[in-house]
Amino acid sequence: MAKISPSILSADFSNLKEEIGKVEEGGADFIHLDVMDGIFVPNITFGPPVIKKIKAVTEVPFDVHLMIDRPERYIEDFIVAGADIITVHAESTTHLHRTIQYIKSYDKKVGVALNPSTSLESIEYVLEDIDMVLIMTVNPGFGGQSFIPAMKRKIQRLRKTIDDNNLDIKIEVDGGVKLDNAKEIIDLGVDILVVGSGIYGAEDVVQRTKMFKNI
Ligand SMILES: O=C(CO)[C@H](O)[C@H](O)COP(=O)(O)O
Ligand SMILES: [Fe+2]
Repeated sequence: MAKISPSILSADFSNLKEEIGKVEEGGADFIHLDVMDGIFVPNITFGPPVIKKIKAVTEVPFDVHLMIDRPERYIEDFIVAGADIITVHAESTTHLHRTIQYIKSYDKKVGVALNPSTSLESIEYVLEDIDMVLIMTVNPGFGGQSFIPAMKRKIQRLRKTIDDNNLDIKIEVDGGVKLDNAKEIIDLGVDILVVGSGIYGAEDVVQRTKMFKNI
């Protein structure tokens, strides 16, 4: 069964404690935190101080998606704030291998994210070092966009590479995941679904989280 990582990007930022409580009640496996710096992506969200505050209101592990330029500058801050999994973009750091080892030196799980146009070959030589690959299925920066169909091929190819080489890597998919395409995406071999507007856009967020869990 796929795990669910609700993204608070589409939650009510004035009421994060209650918003996180709803997905926790619905059975969320992770809380997905979209950190944007206005440089790597054309939007700005929040950073370590906010993460530190909300860490205190939930037991659910934090899945931190860094959409920031040169993330190695802030890794320690995000770990101190409460990140359990840290995902950096392959496009955002010149020395990806070094950044991965740096995150691992803190004994944290590490993921690498790929923009839609970035090929899987760019992470070929770090696959044995990472815990997760995050396939962006929209261009990063905003919630509520549509799933890019060509990403299905990318997910399938990654699934095959992981299975053929007996790698211990989870596949996370992020962007445009809705109730009506979730099953098709899971069937491609995805382990973790990030869902933002598909959960927080619902009238009943608890119920909607449960519906995703039951797919
Ligand atoms: O990383 C992201 C955007 O850059 C978000 O996690 C993602 O877009 C989730 O939102 P939605 O489910 O509404 O597409
Ligand atoms: Fe994300």
